[in-house]
Amino acid sequence: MNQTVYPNCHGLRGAITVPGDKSISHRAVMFGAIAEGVTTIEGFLPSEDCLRTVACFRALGVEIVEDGCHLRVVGKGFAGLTEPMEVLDVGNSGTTLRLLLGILAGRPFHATLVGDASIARRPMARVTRPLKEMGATIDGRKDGQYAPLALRGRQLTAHTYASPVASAQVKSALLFAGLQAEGTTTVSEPYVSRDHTEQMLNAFGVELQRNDSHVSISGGQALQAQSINVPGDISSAAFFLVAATLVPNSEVILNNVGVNPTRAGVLNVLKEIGGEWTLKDEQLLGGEPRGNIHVRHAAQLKPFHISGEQIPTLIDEIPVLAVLATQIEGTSVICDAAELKVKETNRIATVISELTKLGARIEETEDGMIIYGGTRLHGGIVQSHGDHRLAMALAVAALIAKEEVMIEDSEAVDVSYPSFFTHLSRLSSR
Ligand SMILES: O=C(O)C1=C[C@@H](OP(=O)(O)O)[C@@H](O)[C@H](O)C1
Ligand SMILES: C=C(OP(=O)(O)O)C(=O)O
Repeated sequence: MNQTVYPNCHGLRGAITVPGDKSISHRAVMFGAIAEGVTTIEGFLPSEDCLRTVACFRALGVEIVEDGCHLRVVGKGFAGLTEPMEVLDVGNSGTTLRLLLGILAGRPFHATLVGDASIARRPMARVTRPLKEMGATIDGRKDGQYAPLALRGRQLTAHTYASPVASAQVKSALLFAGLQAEGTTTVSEPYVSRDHTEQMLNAFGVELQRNDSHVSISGGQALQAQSINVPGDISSAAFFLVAATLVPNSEVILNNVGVNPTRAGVLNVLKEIGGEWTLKDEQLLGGEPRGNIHVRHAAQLKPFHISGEQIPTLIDEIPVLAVLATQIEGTSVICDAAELKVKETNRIATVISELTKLGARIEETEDGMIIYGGTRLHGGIVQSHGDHRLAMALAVAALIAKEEVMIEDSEAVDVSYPSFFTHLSRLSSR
């Protein structure tokens, strides 16, 4: 499917509630499945990725009643999971695959995990290697580094693992495995990645120790079913935060957006460069802060330089931050972001190739990009490459371009934000 997005010259205006947080929605289903009792989930994100997680857990014998954004998961503990009769297909979802590996590593049965062409290119050794060291048997393409993967779980032994990458997916997989292991498992990472798993472990009654970028968990703890209220996804809100900041005369309210500090780096960047947003009606539920973000057009923006510990807090927002940088006078720099190369696409390469088609001036570096700003973008035909974040970033670029932009394979947005184009046209209508 192709979607044409027209330049917006009158401003984005109105209020929307962005859909539920993708990271928290996946975890809510997983935690519900391994807890004892009935977990209810409000604000679940019914997007392609999260529905893959639901389908995988149903294939593992878990009863899940789904009614749009409201879910009921009947958990019977880790022991309630049963050997799947079918292949577990995670589609496009890296979170589903990596976290499932951690859960299944300790189960005494066989499972085969597959995904789409993008998943088959994403590195899995970062999870499979430490899980094998804990006792699981995992094999797959290229010596077990890539999906499809075949796994046989075992009684695991605890591990102390220093992850070379700051990745919530690696950390979460090892915490799920650690919960099933004998002894205490510790995971550390170079910088703190999103901590939704740690927050949810606390909410489900599990004790863990956290110290800077180290997390330790003792095996054998049981989880008690909970009621989970999923906040809106800051990664989805980011497209409208940037769009409203850039398009003159914009004033937008984004209701109930999750603002967990390990995740909301985009808000800090916007504040530092002169963006105009405020957070109202802040609330803390299940360890996850959320609030209504009021954002409006900002005329004077300064270029930015993002690196190091900031990167994990805004990793999925970099495509839209690159669009933002094309409009700021001066040079913006993104570094220490080599992880972008192993997302749904190589997001350094695809962001540069597609924005260049609209006239942007961006230079690729080893671990990021240098964006020469102050460019008036022009119209054109661009490709999502099947990457949801890229499709939505390109739609934001179209709003500030001189002519219309046609986005090819725009249905990629269904992975995380199926109502994206509906929300865009609602905010764009006068
Ligand atoms: O744990 C999660 O829910 C996620 C972690 C991040 O990936 P990494 O763990 O690979 O950094 C992020 O890019 C992804 O969209 C979701
Ligand atoms: C990288 C992403 O997700 P995942 O790793 O779950 O595919 C994303 O949503 O941008």
